[in-house]
Amino acid sequence: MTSPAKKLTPMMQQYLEVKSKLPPNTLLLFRLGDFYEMFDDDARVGADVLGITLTQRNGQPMAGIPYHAADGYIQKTLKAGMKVAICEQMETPKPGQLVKRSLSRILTPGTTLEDQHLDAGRNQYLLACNWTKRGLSAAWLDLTTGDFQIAASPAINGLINVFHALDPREIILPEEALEKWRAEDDTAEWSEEIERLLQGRTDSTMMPWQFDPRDGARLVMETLGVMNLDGFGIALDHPGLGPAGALLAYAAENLCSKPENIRRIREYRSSDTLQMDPSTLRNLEIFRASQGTRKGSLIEAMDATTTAPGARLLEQVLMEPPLDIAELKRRQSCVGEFLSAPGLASELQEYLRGVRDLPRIVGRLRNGLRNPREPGAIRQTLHQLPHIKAVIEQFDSPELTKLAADLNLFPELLELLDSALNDSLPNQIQDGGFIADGFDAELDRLRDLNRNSRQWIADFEAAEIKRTGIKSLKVKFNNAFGYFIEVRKSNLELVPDDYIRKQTVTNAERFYTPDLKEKEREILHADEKAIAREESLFADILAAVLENADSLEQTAHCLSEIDLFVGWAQIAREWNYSRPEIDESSATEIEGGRHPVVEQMMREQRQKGIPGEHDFVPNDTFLSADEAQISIITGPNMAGKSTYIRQVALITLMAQVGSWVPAAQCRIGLVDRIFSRVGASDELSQGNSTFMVEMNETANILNNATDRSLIILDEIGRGTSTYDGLSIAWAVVEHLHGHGAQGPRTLFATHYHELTQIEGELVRTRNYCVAVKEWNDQIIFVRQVQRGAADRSYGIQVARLAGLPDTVINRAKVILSRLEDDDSSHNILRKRMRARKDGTPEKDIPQLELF
Ligand SMILES: Nc1ncnc2c1ncn2[C@@H]1O[C@H](COP(=O)(O)OP(=O)(O)OP(=O)(O)O)[C@@H](O)[C@H]1O
Repeated sequence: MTSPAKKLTPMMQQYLEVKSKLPPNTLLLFRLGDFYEMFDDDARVGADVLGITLTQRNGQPMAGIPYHAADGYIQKTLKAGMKVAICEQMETPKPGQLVKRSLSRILTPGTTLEDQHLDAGRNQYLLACNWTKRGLSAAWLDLTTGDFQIAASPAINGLINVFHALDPREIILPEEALEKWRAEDDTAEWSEEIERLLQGRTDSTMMPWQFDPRDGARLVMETLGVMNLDGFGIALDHPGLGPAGALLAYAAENLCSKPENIRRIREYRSSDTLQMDPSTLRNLEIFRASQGTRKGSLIEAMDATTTAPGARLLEQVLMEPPLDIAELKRRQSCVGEFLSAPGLASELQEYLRGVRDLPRIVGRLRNGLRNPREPGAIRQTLHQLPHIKAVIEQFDSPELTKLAADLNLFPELLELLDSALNDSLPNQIQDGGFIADGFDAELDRLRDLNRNSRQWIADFEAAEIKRTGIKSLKVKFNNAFGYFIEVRKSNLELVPDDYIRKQTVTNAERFYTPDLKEKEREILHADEKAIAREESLFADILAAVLENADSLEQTAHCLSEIDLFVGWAQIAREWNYSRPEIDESSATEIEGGRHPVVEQMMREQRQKGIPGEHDFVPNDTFLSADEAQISIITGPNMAGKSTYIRQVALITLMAQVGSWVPAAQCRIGLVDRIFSRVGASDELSQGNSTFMVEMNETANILNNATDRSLIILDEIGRGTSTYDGLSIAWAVVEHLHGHGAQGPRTLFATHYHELTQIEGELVRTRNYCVAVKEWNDQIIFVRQVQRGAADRSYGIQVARLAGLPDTVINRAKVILSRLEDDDSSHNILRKRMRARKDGTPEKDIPQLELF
């Protein structure tokens, strides 16, 4: 802090006043001439986060960044989860006077709009949530595109899934709420969930009264410019309007004005969407692979989009898979059309390459962020539209006919932009020169004046050289002194009497004449006027763009859909996908199914010449809630069990977002939730043991699965002793099977071969195993899933493949055979299995009372 003993300069007083109004964890960038400066603690933190030099002036810590390079530094700060406030100079500095400054924006990870700070292919959600007597209420907003939703649920699990899928950049909570929730029994679980969600994200607080639903409703209506919310199907007492109000107030605070690009609000209903909990999203590597990268994730394998809005739409559809068969069929059919006409599809992709990020550009323009390149990007996009529309119109399907009809062409706007804008455009309005010659007579006149004047200066210089005989005489310009005649000291005796002395420099004297002074006034005036004229023309152009903003957004959405579906068609063609049949049945029937990500990785490895298996072996799946409800899948280590059960979940998800799927044939009865419990999780750092995490996830599944759900379980019970683990696994299968006529479709991969005994006991269980071939005490993986149970793990053989020393392998074999001779109940189960397989009469099979 600044020492109180020192008297503050007026500028520092100004600085501290601005700083005092800022939320915590916000770096204030204070404009001082060509630099943004930080002081005191901000300077220390800024120097540390940004890697810049910390200096001192009169004992006060300072750190500065050049204003023209600020973007990169701001991006770095936001990435570090901090906020940046920008205080600009509001007037040209005058010597001896304090410059007027004011806060122009607060940039936070969830509210920044600038292209340079955004991840082009990712949505950028700001989430606000609260817990009240009515349960959980929430609102989320992507301020860059205006996508705005509210939701409410009496229970946490109704919404926590979508919060994780949204992957919000920033979360807003009522002040001190977290401490309160933590302390109370009713809300302790909610506080744990929210703390988990907050990890690695920026959090912000607003006053609790700002979450009031009635005030929120008022603010939402005011922002949307409507009298009520009936048109959006939202009741005025919807609890989500509370967080929605807080969110809008927060956005307005950061933009330093009301957000202008929010035109719609939607209600999110978990019952309309396929639900996946956070561990399922993680385990199935939907948005990120286990290493945290996009590479290796499902979203990457499904992304062949050409535009950033198309990539963001893909993310959105994976976040919210609709339980709406008609919508899914619409998407599938668009993909099918593009697939059947590869020539037209690749033509479309070619045109889409010229399409820019319309939703974000319109969002920025609506919020008053102006830059001549933005209408330039709109112009570029509009040029593609007639071509895109013409291609889409060549298809007859009702779905594509509708898309073509929704695609507007904006001929007048395009004509305006074409005639008004130059080809190359500056990044800032103040740079000028972006309006084309011939567009505006007044601007042309001012520019001519300017050009003529410059010619006048050149002529003047030539005439003065001739008149004075000073060959080195120069007419020059600088910002401080304007135009002047410079004469070297050696030629001073040749200077005529009418030259008026202006300044002395090391080797020369500078002069002016009344004529030159007059011309200077004319030139500067014309320059200033030309820039002002350009600015006013630019405002007219933007007004014309904004008049079309709603329609531009609708067209942008059509373009994103086309991009997404053409991309899916490209993937379907390249990887030989089929169109899944989707219905209300409770069956999952997959013929020749493949794992979309593993299949692509294998080909990549082959292309890179990496040795190993390169062909993915397809497998079938048949599940149904009322018949073949539970598949118990056994097989040696490394055989392909995990891959198989994951592929079923991924194919189901792909079908339920409207994509085609990696299978020869497929029929999916709509699934309401996908649950997965797969492998060890990364929550150890949160103080949970592997086994605890496994049991938490299993409990969640057993408590929330419905007869419409799909569950994949991998090695339940592995994290504890064999008997405990087997008993738990067994009881879990029994629970999922239940006593009714149906239950959730379940794939259960396990090393507990004893579990295959359940097939005889519970009618809706089926045994499958992943086949291997044995040869000379070696195993060969064939990757085929077939009916029946495996009776050996081949763990020792796999361990040999992994390079364990022979001494260990041989010793392990001896121990194994001794254990197998033992007569524990565990081994009785195994012996029963062997005996059955060998055809031993039932009466001679050892008995074990388990049921
Ligand atoms: N159908 C398939 N075709 C080709 N390769 C496959 C197939 N299924 C799995 N693989 C490959 O086999 C390897 C092992 O698969 P996976 O991890 O699914 O085995 P697992 O049976 O679950 O093993 P463990 O029991 O040891 O966990 C993976 O590297 C995968 O790439």
